[in-house]
Amino acid sequence: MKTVVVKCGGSVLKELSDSFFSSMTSLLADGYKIVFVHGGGPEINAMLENMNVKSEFKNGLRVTSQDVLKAAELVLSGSMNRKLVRLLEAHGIAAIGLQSSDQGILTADFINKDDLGFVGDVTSVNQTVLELILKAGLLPVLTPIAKGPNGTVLNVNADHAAGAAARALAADHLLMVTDVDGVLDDGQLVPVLTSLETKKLIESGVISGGMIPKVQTALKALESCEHVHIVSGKKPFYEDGRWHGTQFNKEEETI
Ligand SMILES: Nc1ncnc2c1ncn2[C@@H]1O[C@H](COP(=O)(O)OP(=O)(O)O)[C@@H](O)[C@H]1O
Ligand SMILES: CC(=O)N[C@@H](CCC(=O)OP(=O)(O)O)C(=O)O
Repeated sequence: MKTVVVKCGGSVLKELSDSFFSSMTSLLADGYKIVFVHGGGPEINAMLENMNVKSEFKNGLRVTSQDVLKAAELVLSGSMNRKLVRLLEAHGIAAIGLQSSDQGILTADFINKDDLGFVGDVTSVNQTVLELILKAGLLPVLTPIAKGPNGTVLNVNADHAAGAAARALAADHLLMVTDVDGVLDDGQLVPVLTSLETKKLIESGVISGGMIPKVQTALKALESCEHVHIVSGKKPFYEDGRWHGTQFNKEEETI
Protein backbone atom coordinates (compact mmCIF):
# COMPACT_ATOMS: atom_id res chain seq x y z
CA MET A 1 0.00 0.00 0.00
CA LYS A 2 1.58 3.30 -1.14
CA THR A 3 0.75 5.92 1.48
CA VAL A 4 0.97 9.70 1.36
CA VAL A 5 0.60 11.84 4.46
CA VAL A 6 -0.73 15.25 3.45
CA LYS A 7 -0.42 18.11 5.92
CA CYS A 8 -2.53 21.14 5.20
CA GLY A 9 -1.74 24.37 7.02
CA GLY A 10 -4.35 26.73 8.41
CA SER A 11 -2.72 29.38 6.21
CA VAL A 12 -4.30 27.87 3.10
CA LEU A 13 -7.35 25.90 4.28
CA LYS A 14 -9.74 28.62 3.10
CA GLU A 15 -7.97 28.97 -0.25
CA LEU A 16 -7.63 25.35 -1.38
CA SER A 17 -8.23 25.39 -5.14
CA ASP A 18 -10.27 22.97 -7.24
CA SER A 19 -6.96 22.00 -8.87
CA PHE A 20 -5.63 21.02 -5.44
CA PHE A 21 -8.54 18.60 -5.05
CA SER A 22 -7.99 17.34 -8.62
CA SER A 23 -4.42 16.47 -7.61
CA MET A 24 -5.80 14.62 -4.57
CA THR A 25 -8.18 12.68 -6.81
CA SER A 26 -5.31 11.85 -9.23
CA LEU A 27 -3.26 10.50 -6.32
CA LEU A 28 -6.14 8.27 -5.20
CA ALA A 29 -6.67 7.13 -8.81
CA ASP A 30 -2.96 6.23 -9.00
CA GLY A 31 -3.45 3.90 -6.04
CA TYR A 32 -2.11 6.05 -3.19
CA LYS A 33 -3.76 5.89 0.23
CA ILE A 34 -3.93 9.34 1.82
CA VAL A 35 -3.85 10.35 5.48
CA PHE A 36 -4.61 14.01 6.03
CA VAL A 37 -3.38 16.09 9.00
CA HIS A 38 -4.54 19.68 9.25
CA GLY A 39 -3.54 22.80 11.12
CA GLY A 40 -5.46 25.95 11.91
CA GLY A 41 -2.94 28.37 13.41
CA PRO A 42 -4.46 31.60 12.00
CA GLU A 43 -7.96 30.54 13.06
CA ILE A 44 -6.73 29.78 16.61
CA ASN A 45 -5.14 33.24 16.66
CA ALA A 46 -8.48 34.81 15.67
CA MET A 47 -10.36 32.87 18.35
CA LEU A 48 -7.84 33.85 21.04
CA GLU A 49 -8.10 37.49 19.99
CA ASN A 50 -11.89 37.31 20.34
CA MET A 51 -11.45 35.79 23.80
CA ASN A 52 -8.86 38.43 24.72
CA VAL A 53 -6.37 35.69 25.51
CA LYS A 54 -2.75 36.42 24.61
CA SER A 55 -0.58 33.71 23.10
CA GLU A 56 3.04 33.65 22.03
CA PHE A 57 5.18 31.33 19.93
CA LYS A 58 8.60 29.93 20.83
CA ASN A 59 10.48 28.45 17.85
CA GLY A 60 7.24 28.13 15.89
CA LEU A 61 5.39 26.41 18.78
CA ARG A 62 2.42 28.05 20.51
CA VAL A 63 2.85 28.39 24.27
CA THR A 64 -0.34 26.64 25.40
CA SER A 65 -2.09 27.37 28.72
CA GLN A 66 -5.31 25.54 29.69
CA ASP A 67 -7.34 28.40 28.13
CA VAL A 68 -5.31 28.35 24.92
CA LEU A 69 -5.67 24.56 24.76
CA LYS A 70 -9.47 24.82 25.03
CA ALA A 71 -9.56 27.36 22.21
CA ALA A 72 -7.17 25.32 20.05
CA GLU A 73 -9.25 22.16 20.49
CA LEU A 74 -12.48 24.02 19.75
CA VAL A 75 -11.10 25.51 16.55
CA LEU A 76 -9.20 22.46 15.31
CA SER A 77 -11.74 19.73 16.13
CA GLY A 78 -14.94 21.75 15.96
CA SER A 79 -14.30 23.97 12.99
CA MET A 80 -11.24 23.18 10.85
CA ASN A 81 -11.68 19.41 10.84
CA ARG A 82 -15.37 19.73 9.94
CA LYS A 83 -14.61 22.21 7.11
CA LEU A 84 -11.93 20.04 5.59
CA VAL A 85 -13.98 16.82 5.66
CA ARG A 86 -16.90 18.63 4.01
CA LEU A 87 -14.61 20.13 1.36
CA LEU A 88 -13.12 16.73 0.56
CA GLU A 89 -16.59 15.19 0.35
CA ALA A 90 -17.79 18.03 -1.86
CA HIS A 91 -14.95 17.10 -4.24
CA GLY A 92 -16.03 13.44 -4.30
CA ILE A 93 -13.44 12.15 -1.80
CA ALA A 94 -14.79 9.87 0.96
CA ALA A 95 -13.25 11.35 4.11
CA ILE A 96 -13.75 10.85 7.84
CA GLY A 97 -12.71 13.33 10.54
CA LEU A 98 -10.78 12.04 13.54
CA GLN A 99 -9.98 13.76 16.82
CA SER A 100 -6.44 12.44 17.27
CA SER A 101 -6.63 12.17 21.08
CA ASP A 102 -9.35 9.49 20.64
CA GLN A 103 -7.94 5.96 20.92
CA GLY A 104 -4.45 7.44 21.02
CA ILE A 105 -4.56 7.97 17.27
CA LEU A 106 -1.79 10.35 18.24
CA THR A 107 -0.23 10.01 21.69
CA ALA A 108 2.23 12.66 22.82
CA ASP A 109 4.37 13.69 25.74
CA PHE A 110 5.03 17.19 27.06
CA ILE A 111 7.98 18.85 25.30
CA ASN A 112 8.71 21.15 28.24
CA LYS A 113 5.71 21.86 30.47
CA ASP A 114 7.36 24.82 32.23
CA ASP A 115 8.38 26.52 29.01
CA LEU A 116 5.57 25.65 26.56
CA GLY A 117 2.64 24.40 28.69
CA PHE A 118 0.33 21.84 27.09
CA VAL A 119 2.43 21.27 23.97
CA GLY A 120 3.39 17.77 22.95
CA ASP A 121 5.66 15.78 20.74
CA VAL A 122 4.11 12.63 19.26
CA THR A 123 5.42 9.43 20.85
CA SER A 124 3.10 6.91 19.17
CA VAL A 125 0.48 6.56 16.46
CA ASN A 126 -2.44 4.11 16.50
CA GLN A 127 -1.67 2.48 13.16
CA THR A 128 -4.35 -0.18 13.62
CA VAL A 129 -7.18 2.36 13.55
CA LEU A 130 -5.68 4.31 10.64
CA GLU A 131 -5.06 1.20 8.57
CA LEU A 132 -8.62 -0.05 9.20
CA ILE A 133 -9.98 3.25 7.91
CA LEU A 134 -7.67 3.23 4.87
CA LYS A 135 -8.62 -0.37 4.07
CA ALA A 136 -12.27 0.70 4.16
CA GLY A 137 -11.46 3.14 1.34
CA LEU A 138 -11.83 6.23 3.52
CA LEU A 139 -9.45 9.14 3.87
CA PRO A 140 -8.78 9.92 7.56
CA VAL A 141 -8.51 13.62 8.46
CA LEU A 142 -6.59 14.09 11.73
CA THR A 143 -6.51 17.01 14.16
CA PRO A 144 -3.13 17.83 15.71
CA ILE A 145 -4.53 17.35 19.23
CA ALA A 146 -2.96 14.31 20.90
CA LYS A 147 -3.62 12.17 23.94
CA GLY A 148 -1.14 13.19 26.66
CA PRO A 149 -0.10 11.54 29.93
CA ASN A 150 -2.55 11.14 32.85
CA GLY A 151 -5.75 12.09 31.03
CA THR A 152 -4.34 15.27 29.47
CA VAL A 153 -4.64 16.33 25.85
CA LEU A 154 -1.77 18.17 24.20
CA ASN A 155 -1.49 20.69 21.40
CA VAL A 156 0.91 19.44 18.72
CA ASN A 157 2.31 21.55 15.91
CA ALA A 158 0.53 20.16 12.86
CA ASP A 159 3.77 19.86 10.85
CA HIS A 160 5.24 17.73 13.65
CA ALA A 161 2.04 15.65 13.86
CA ALA A 162 2.16 14.94 10.12
CA GLY A 163 5.85 14.00 10.27
CA ALA A 164 5.18 11.58 13.13
CA ALA A 165 2.24 10.01 11.27
CA ALA A 166 4.39 9.63 8.13
CA ARG A 167 7.17 7.90 10.08
CA ALA A 168 4.79 5.60 12.02
CA LEU A 169 2.91 4.56 8.88
CA ALA A 170 6.17 4.18 6.93
CA ALA A 171 4.55 6.47 4.35
CA ASP A 172 6.23 6.74 0.96
CA HIS A 173 5.49 10.40 0.75
CA LEU A 174 5.05 13.42 3.03
CA LEU A 175 3.42 16.39 1.40
CA MET A 176 3.21 19.68 3.27
CA VAL A 177 0.62 21.99 1.77
CA THR A 178 0.89 25.69 2.51
CA ASP A 179 0.07 29.15 1.13
CA VAL A 180 3.29 29.62 -0.88
CA ASP A 181 4.72 27.60 -3.80
CA GLY A 182 7.36 25.98 -1.60
CA VAL A 183 10.54 27.31 -0.02
CA LEU A 184 11.27 30.68 -1.59
CA ASP A 185 14.59 32.51 -1.82
CA ASP A 186 14.32 36.10 -2.92
CA GLY A 187 10.79 35.36 -4.14
CA GLN A 188 11.95 32.45 -6.33
CA LEU A 189 10.91 28.85 -5.73
CA VAL A 190 13.77 26.59 -4.61
CA PRO A 191 12.88 23.35 -6.45
CA VAL A 192 15.26 21.01 -4.59
CA LEU A 193 16.84 21.24 -1.14
CA THR A 194 19.21 19.03 0.85
CA SER A 195 19.56 19.24 4.62
CA LEU A 196 22.81 21.22 4.39
CA GLU A 197 21.28 23.77 2.02
CA THR A 198 18.17 24.03 4.21
CA LYS A 199 20.24 24.67 7.35
CA LYS A 200 22.12 27.45 5.52
CA LEU A 201 18.82 29.08 4.51
CA ILE A 202 17.62 28.97 8.15
CA GLU A 203 20.91 30.44 9.41
CA SER A 204 20.81 33.26 6.87
CA GLY A 205 17.19 34.07 7.83
CA VAL A 206 15.78 33.22 4.38
CA ILE A 207 13.66 30.51 6.02
CA SER A 208 11.85 31.92 9.04
CA GLY A 209 8.64 31.75 11.11
CA GLY A 210 6.19 28.98 10.31
CA MET A 211 8.47 27.68 7.54
CA ILE A 212 11.00 26.52 10.17
CA PRO A 213 8.96 23.64 11.73
CA LYS A 214 7.93 22.70 8.19
CA VAL A 215 11.45 22.29 6.80
CA GLN A 216 12.63 20.63 10.03
CA THR A 217 9.79 18.12 9.71
CA ALA A 218 10.63 17.63 6.03
CA LEU A 219 14.27 16.81 6.79
CA LYS A 220 13.39 14.45 9.64
CA ALA A 221 10.82 12.70 7.44
CA LEU A 222 13.56 11.90 4.89
CA GLU A 223 14.85 9.31 7.39
CA SER A 224 11.82 7.15 6.58
CA CYS A 225 9.96 8.66 3.59
CA GLU A 226 11.14 8.28 0.02
CA HIS A 227 9.66 11.63 -1.08
CA VAL A 228 9.06 14.85 0.83
CA HIS A 229 7.63 18.03 -0.72
CA ILE A 230 6.37 21.44 0.36
CA VAL A 231 3.70 22.59 -2.11
CA SER A 232 1.02 25.23 -2.55
CA GLY A 233 -2.64 24.43 -1.88
CA LYS A 234 -3.69 27.11 -4.36
CA LYS A 235 -2.42 25.13 -7.37
CA PRO A 236 -2.22 21.55 -8.61
CA PHE A 237 0.60 19.72 -6.83
CA TYR A 238 0.55 16.40 -8.74
CA GLU A 239 0.07 16.17 -12.51
CA ASP A 240 0.86 13.25 -14.84
CA GLY A 241 2.80 11.52 -12.06
CA ARG A 242 4.96 14.63 -11.44
CA TRP A 243 5.15 16.62 -8.22
CA HIS A 244 5.51 20.41 -7.91
CA GLY A 245 6.93 22.61 -5.15
CA THR A 246 10.16 22.15 -3.18
CA GLN A 247 11.47 18.62 -3.07
CA PHE A 248 13.74 17.55 -0.18
CA ASN A 249 16.59 15.18 -0.98
CA LYS A 250 18.99 13.22 1.15
CA GLU A 251 22.50 14.71 1.10
CA GLU A 252 24.23 11.82 -0.66
CA GLU A 253 21.80 11.94 -3.60
CA THR A 254 23.20 15.28 -4.77
CA ILE A 255 26.92 14.76 -4.02
N1 LIG B 1 11.91 31.02 2.79
C1 LIG B 1 10.57 30.98 2.88
N2 LIG B 1 9.84 30.52 1.83
C2 LIG B 1 8.50 30.51 1.86
N3 LIG B 1 7.77 30.90 2.95
C3 LIG B 1 8.43 31.34 4.04
C4 LIG B 1 9.86 31.39 4.06
N4 LIG B 1 10.23 31.88 5.26
C5 LIG B 1 9.12 32.13 5.96
N5 LIG B 1 8.01 31.81 5.23
C6 LIG B 1 6.65 31.99 5.69
O1 LIG B 1 6.13 30.72 6.07
C7 LIG B 1 4.72 30.75 5.78
C8 LIG B 1 4.18 29.35 5.85
O2 LIG B 1 4.17 28.93 7.21
P1 LIG B 1 2.81 29.01 8.06
O3 LIG B 1 2.21 30.35 7.95
O4 LIG B 1 3.09 28.48 9.42
O5 LIG B 1 1.93 28.02 7.21
P2 LIG B 1 1.01 26.79 7.54
O6 LIG B 1 -0.22 27.33 8.19
O7 LIG B 1 0.78 26.26 6.16
O8 LIG B 1 1.77 25.83 8.41
C9 LIG B 1 4.66 31.44 4.45
O9 LIG B 1 3.40 31.99 4.16
C10 LIG B 1 5.72 32.54 4.62
O10 LIG B 1 5.14 33.71 5.13
C1 LIG C 1 1.97 23.62 19.44
C2 LIG C 1 1.43 24.39 18.26
O1 LIG C 1 2.05 25.33 17.81
N1 LIG C 1 0.27 23.97 17.76
C3 LIG C 1 -0.38 24.62 16.65
C4 LIG C 1 -1.43 23.66 16.08
C5 LIG C 1 -2.04 24.16 14.80
C6 LIG C 1 -1.04 24.29 13.66
O2 LIG C 1 0.08 23.80 13.70
O3 LIG C 1 -1.53 24.96 12.59
P1 LIG C 1 -0.76 25.43 11.27
O4 LIG C 1 -0.35 24.20 10.56
O5 LIG C 1 -1.77 26.23 10.55
O6 LIG C 1 0.44 26.26 11.69
C7 LIG C 1 -1.07 25.94 17.09
O7 LIG C 1 -1.54 26.03 18.22
O8 LIG C 1 -1.14 26.86 16.25
